[in-house]
Amino acid sequence: MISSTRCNFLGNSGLGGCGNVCGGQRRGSGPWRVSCMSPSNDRNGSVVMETPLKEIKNEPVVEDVDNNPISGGGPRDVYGEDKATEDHSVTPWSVSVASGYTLLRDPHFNKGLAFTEKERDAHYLRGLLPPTTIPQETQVKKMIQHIRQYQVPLQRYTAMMDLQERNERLFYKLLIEHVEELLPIVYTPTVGEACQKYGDIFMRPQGLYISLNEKGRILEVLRNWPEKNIQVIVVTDGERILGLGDLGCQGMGIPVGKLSLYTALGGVRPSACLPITIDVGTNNEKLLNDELYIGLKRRRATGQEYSELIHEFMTAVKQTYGEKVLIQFEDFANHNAFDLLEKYRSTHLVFNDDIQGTASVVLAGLVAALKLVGGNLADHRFLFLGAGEAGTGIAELIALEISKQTNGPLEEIRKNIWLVDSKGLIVKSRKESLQHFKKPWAHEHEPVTSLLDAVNQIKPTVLIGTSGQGKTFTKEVVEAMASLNEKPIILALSNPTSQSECTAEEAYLWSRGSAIFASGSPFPPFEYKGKVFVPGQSNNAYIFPGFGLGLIMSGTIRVHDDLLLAASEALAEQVTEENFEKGLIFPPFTNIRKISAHIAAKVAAKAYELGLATRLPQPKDLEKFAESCMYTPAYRTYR
Ligand SMILES: NC(=O)C1=CN([C@@H]2O[C@H](COP(=O)(O)OP(=O)(O)OC[C@H]3O[C@@H](n4cnc5c(N)ncnc54)[C@H](OP(=O)(O)O)[C@@H]3O)[C@@H](O)[C@H]2O)C=CC1
Ligand SMILES: CC(=O)C(=O)O
Ligand SMILES: [Mg+2]
Repeated sequence: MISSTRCNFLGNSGLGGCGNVCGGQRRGSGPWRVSCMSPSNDRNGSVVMETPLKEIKNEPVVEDVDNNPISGGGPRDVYGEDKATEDHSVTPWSVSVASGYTLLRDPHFNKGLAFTEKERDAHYLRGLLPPTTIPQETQVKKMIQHIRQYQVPLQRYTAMMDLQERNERLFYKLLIEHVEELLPIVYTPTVGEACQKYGDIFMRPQGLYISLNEKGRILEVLRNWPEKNIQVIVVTDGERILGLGDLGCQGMGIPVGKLSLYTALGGVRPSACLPITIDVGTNNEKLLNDELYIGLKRRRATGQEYSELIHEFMTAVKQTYGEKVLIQFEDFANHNAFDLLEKYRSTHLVFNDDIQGTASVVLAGLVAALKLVGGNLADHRFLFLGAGEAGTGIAELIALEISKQTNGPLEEIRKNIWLVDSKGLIVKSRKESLQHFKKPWAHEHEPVTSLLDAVNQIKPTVLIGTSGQGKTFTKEVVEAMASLNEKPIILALSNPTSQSECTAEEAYLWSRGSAIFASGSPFPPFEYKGKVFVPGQSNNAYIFPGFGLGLIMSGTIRVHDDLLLAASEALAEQVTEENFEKGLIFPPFTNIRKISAHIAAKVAAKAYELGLATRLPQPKDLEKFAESCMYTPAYRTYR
């Protein structure tokens, strides 16, 4: 029998909720969900309302381990997927107990054949599953074999997405336990291809789409998202998806993928993550002419039309989820990315992964590389191919770090950092006006048009590719780097693999094994003259999950450059002697959750020091605290 109750609510404070059910104190015995499903939708479930309503605390991290320090302990929480709801006066939120068929179809609670005999009885599952019961560990073994049977990466990707939509905890357990193998599937490079074909491969939508059609109604759209206690949003407008250009609405694969990493690598619980694509049109002719294109078929909005939509979005997010929700900008084109960051960094908790996350990871790699090449950062000369978000973001953080180390003026330090864009070396005498983010890098030098000439004239010790253009570190360029340096540092950061400035094989071969190499997308080890070279992956995936966790768990309200430096230092510290011996300047991803906890702790500590953290009192051992906050995908027992 199904019954439904419309909740009253306690005011639009952002803290309202369904008492025991939504807070960390949930009691009961079923897979509780706060939902707005109509009773008729809930075929096999009963819908219950817990009274009296009481205001719950909108804790910075509501994670799902028992006795979690943030949720303040309390009775054993059956599912741990706490839901803080808001404004119940608008939506008829009710609390339901999923069971039977509904339970099997709910990816958050489904356990497939791992449902025990008891659970099958208690939750009306008997007969809906074959009789055998298998533990989650066996399911993981079975699933990895299933994934491996596909030879084509995109097929593996769709199999993973399919799993995520069927059984979320199994998806995360699989991803965490096989992170090195599966990262290239759910993330770069395969996610790039998935975005290119997004419309074709998806049967069910993921994430939230906000288009120009929703102008004036974004608050309403946000309320349609089923989860209420959101802690991280990754948002794109799809204009610069990896190095693949404007993919419009199909960029959704990126926020979805990044947030999977927030959970798998950083331990932020999945229900706290919200992927969003803002569709303002696309200038991609191929997509505009594709009758199956899933986005708005119009050219991109610009100027006021664009900024008004974004502003409405930013305002609505704060209104819906409060001041402490982290908004990560991802893969916006640089003509918007820098301005958005500048505009909202003082009013919102915003972070641009391409500018700031990339800078933090690369700085970590460079600091680690000093152990192999010697000297201080200030002793090195840097040359970038690509002067956009990633290039200038990294350049600026390097300069900032050197300035902190040497007490030197930024303007002087910048003179050792050179950037090449599509027109050549950025120099003062260039006639065309420079975009504002390039201006600090326009040094006195005669014009140079080719990268090879730039290498020969600037004589860098470090060459960094952030151009989005594959094959641009040619044999001559790598050879020139090797002739100038005993151990040239060469980072080919552009994604996906097709856009990498060179491959690992090319870097090692052309430098005769002298290069210290890392790339944005992964490359396999390469054997040269009997020695195996293991290329590192220099990707912001090392930083953003732990960085975000650090912000969330400390209730930090603004991102400060010093937090990026703290994250960088924390990552560099994790590179071991054993890694260095293999020529690695990044630790392997196998330990990433420990690394993320370390990064989170360092970021939080810095946030407390700067007075940006609002969670008080400050936990004594931040690293332990970070670990204790992390989502673990083991199944819960349903009583
Ligand atoms: N490994 C990682 O973690 C990350 C990797 N990336 C990758 O970096 C790449 C660039 O991203 P992003 O900086 O955001 O992009 P932007 O569009 O902001 O910048 C690209 C830059 O490359 C320059 N460029 C383009 N073509 C050439 C060329 N043939 N020769 C020299 N310069 C060229 C552009 O020049 P101009 O200004 O003249 O147009 C521009 O300065 C992408 O492939 C992205 O996937 C990004 C973030 C993180
Ligand atoms: C890694 C990443 O953020 C990018 O390539 O855009
Ligand atoms: Mg990106």
